[in-house]
Amino acid sequence: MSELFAPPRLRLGVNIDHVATIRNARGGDHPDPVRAAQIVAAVGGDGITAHLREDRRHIRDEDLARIQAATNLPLNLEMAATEEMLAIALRHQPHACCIVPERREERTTEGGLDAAGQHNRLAPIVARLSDAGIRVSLFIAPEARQIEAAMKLGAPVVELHTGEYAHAQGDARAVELKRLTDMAALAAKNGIEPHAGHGLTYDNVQPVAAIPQLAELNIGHYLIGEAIFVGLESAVQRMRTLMDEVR
Ligand SMILES: CC(=O)[C@@H](O)[C@H](O)COP(=O)(O)O
Ligand SMILES: NCC(=O)COP(=O)(O)O
Repeated sequence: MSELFAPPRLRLGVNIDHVATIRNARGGDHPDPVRAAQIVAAVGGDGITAHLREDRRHIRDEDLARIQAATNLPLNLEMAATEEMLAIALRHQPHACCIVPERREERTTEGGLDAAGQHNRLAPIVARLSDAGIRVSLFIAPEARQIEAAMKLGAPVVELHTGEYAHAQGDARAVELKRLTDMAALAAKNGIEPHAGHGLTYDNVQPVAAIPQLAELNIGHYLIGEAIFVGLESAVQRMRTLMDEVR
């Protein structure tokens, strides 16, 4: 890599959805995702990511304002491309919105947003969010056609779906890592800030974190799982250390 290229600081956004999953398991208010956000802020996390799903299986509408009020960290609201979610985003004015595909029956986000195939549906939503001063990100598979679609939509950010990479083994993982590497470079070359996320863990994060054009990783499920054993502060600190080791 040229000595003239200084990689951007790699931010860590912590997705606190699954604190709310545990909370909702008993229908009460503990553990509170707001407390998780405060711990993330106190330990040096760079942002909070929360996915307000149509079925509210974890994060709920009333969590959003509470999370925003609880820390000065930027909130990255993940949302489906629907009028309902657009209205909620415009009401709450998060720092960023990441538009993700969503199917009620899915266990977790399965694929990337088909920005290429849904241009006409996405364009007004991207425009309305952008006009409101909200940073728009598209959660896409690492594919050139999706990067090109993001450019056409005027999205300033893409978040590359790392799920295929995370689930791949052996040679297949190397193939997926190259896709992520190539697409991060393509996005950056075209003025789009590349992020990455989904399924990242202590064991698989470093090759992704080493991709020089990436500006942000969003990591949730694994960190909340680790937090059960070591505490959220330690889990976030460990992930931060692993990311810094390769930058
Ligand atoms: C978009 C993404 O990969 C994650 O934010 C994921 O959606 C977390 O939420 P779930 O675990 O409910 O899918
Ligand atoms: N967009 C990815 C995210 O926010 C967290 O995904 P995961 O780490 O919960 O799989």
